[in-house]
Amino acid sequence: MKRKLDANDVPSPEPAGAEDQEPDFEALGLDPRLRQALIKEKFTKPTLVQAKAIPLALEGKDILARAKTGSGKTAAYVLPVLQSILQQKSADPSLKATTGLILVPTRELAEQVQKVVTSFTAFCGKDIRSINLTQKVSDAVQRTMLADFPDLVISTPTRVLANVNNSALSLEKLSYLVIDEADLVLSYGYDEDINLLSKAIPRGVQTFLMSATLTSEVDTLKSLFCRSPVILKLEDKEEKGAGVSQFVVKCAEDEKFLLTYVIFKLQLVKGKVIIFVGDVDRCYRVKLFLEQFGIKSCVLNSELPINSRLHVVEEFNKGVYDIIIAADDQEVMGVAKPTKKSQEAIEEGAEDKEEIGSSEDEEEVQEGNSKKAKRRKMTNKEKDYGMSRGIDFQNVACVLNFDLPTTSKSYTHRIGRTGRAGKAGMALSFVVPSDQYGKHKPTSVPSSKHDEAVLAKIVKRQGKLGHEVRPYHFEMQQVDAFRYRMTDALRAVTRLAVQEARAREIRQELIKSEKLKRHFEDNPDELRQLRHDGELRAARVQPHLKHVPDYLMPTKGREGISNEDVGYVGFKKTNENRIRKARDRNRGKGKGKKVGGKVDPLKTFNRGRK
Ligand SMILES: Nc1ncnc2c1ncn2[C@@H]1O[C@H](COP(=O)(O)OP(=O)(O)OP(=O)(O)O)[C@@H](O)[C@H]1O
Repeated sequence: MKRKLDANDVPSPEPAGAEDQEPDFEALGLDPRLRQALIKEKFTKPTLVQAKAIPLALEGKDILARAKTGSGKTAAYVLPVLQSILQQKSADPSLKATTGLILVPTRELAEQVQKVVTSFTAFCGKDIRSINLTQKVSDAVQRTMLADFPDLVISTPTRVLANVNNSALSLEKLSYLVIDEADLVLSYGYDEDINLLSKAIPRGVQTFLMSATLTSEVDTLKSLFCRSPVILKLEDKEEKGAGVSQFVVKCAEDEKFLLTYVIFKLQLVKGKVIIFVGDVDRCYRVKLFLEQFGIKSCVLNSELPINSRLHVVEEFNKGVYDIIIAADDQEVMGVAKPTKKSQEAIEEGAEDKEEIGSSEDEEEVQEGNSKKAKRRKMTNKEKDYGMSRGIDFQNVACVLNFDLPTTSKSYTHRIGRTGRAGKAGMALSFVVPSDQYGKHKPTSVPSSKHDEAVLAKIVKRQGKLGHEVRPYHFEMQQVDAFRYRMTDALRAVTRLAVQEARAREIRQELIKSEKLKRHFEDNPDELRQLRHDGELRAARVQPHLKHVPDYLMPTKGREGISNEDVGYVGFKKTNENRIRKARDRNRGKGKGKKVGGKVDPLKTFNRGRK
């Protein structure tokens, strides 16, 4: 059975909101150089937020836009800013000043926005020069680059302020200010920097605040920077994209592993998958578990050096890996205490305070201190969170919430990693019922205790957005046939193996790290030591687990993929599954059912007990 690795497997309908009555890029009156870049990027029609925001922005209006994750907000502000800079340049070719500033909460996002700017300015020659201030270059180099008056600066608030304070950057001629992921900027603890920046930014600057959620933080930014902005609240319902089908599976902790194994080994999910887990150890536990079956994945978490994280996302987007395992809320939940080694790595890797993490601190379901948790601002340590916020993981067919997040807001952002730009996507979440919590080995992450309460909030929030979160029932009889293999594999993934894998990964990433290159050249013994450690196997490998014997396979053929089944592939039951046949004889067969009136995406797996 061949795994379908091609990201293009996920069909690409028109981008979200690309309706006939909406203008195309031509009608928006964009500069031909920008249009040429759009053609190169295969952007044929603007998404809804682009179609609404670009004309208003070109009229000079301040904009506060709320649009769902993956709806194309970046181009919605980058294009009008570039267009205006080009116009300014053609009116005054001698103009040398930084006129555009884009603020983002993390280095990852700064890098991502810089890439978008670079691609859109591919045909602008030297007419638009941009700089990403979060790049790791020496202060002297950065100063030199700024001395050349780049037209557009992309940065976190802290880096801009530092450069304004040391007079390397002048904001006097600023005309456009963008704050992307506006809801995050303040919750990342940039309050002071933002306040100081608001004094350095001249009055009358055209401002764009972009966010997937409108919060009190966005309101604060609005009053600081905007002059009666046009508020674009683009509800998900308005988006014409295929959207994300959302399913929830109630299961015990050990069944999470069992179902994950079944899903991947039998390729029930087709295309790229992000598995979200509750803490860093879980990343490695799940990775090692999948490795037992020869299933390759990569890991993304806050303790990896920033360059490694960017590299992992890049490789995932290029299709080098099909599965990424991401931990995004470990620090807020207070469950992952970094080891001494990993802490050292964090300190080595975390070059400046703003590079990582965020808090989805509202609606946290915590025992006893829910109110406190609600209003909690993050400490620097807690910023190791929200790894996935705003990151453009491309062509993700499925988000698997192996561990449910602690807030419905975090859930919204996680599932926003799939179904982007109008494509279809699927979110499958494991929920541990409270009576199952702590009953099965390995132990769940502590937050699972509150899964049901969080789920209730998720269902409510998604309901408000017009989305249904549907229950999904695997046929446990069928799945049970795989249980002993799961147990066998889990036995090899000991706590020690997990810790070793975690430490080993950091060691390897540190070796790769550009920053340490010179250090190792001067200290070759240290490098030898690290390399030697790196040869340790993280978990006992059991080659027999890599293959699923025929008698365990519930199918010989595959059913065709209907439009509704995009992102996942069902499989037929056959009479050749000896184990199931025997069980069926004893227990009697269930009848085929439909989920929520729709065809069951995982086909036969819902035919079991409820
Ligand atoms: N008009 C378009 N046509 C085709 N693809 C598009 C279009 N606009 C954006 N995209 C693609 O859609 C994806 C999501 O865009 P983008 O990252 O800007 O979304 P976003 O709304 O900022 O998401 P988030 O809130 O998660 O940051 C990107 O891969 C982008 O290249």
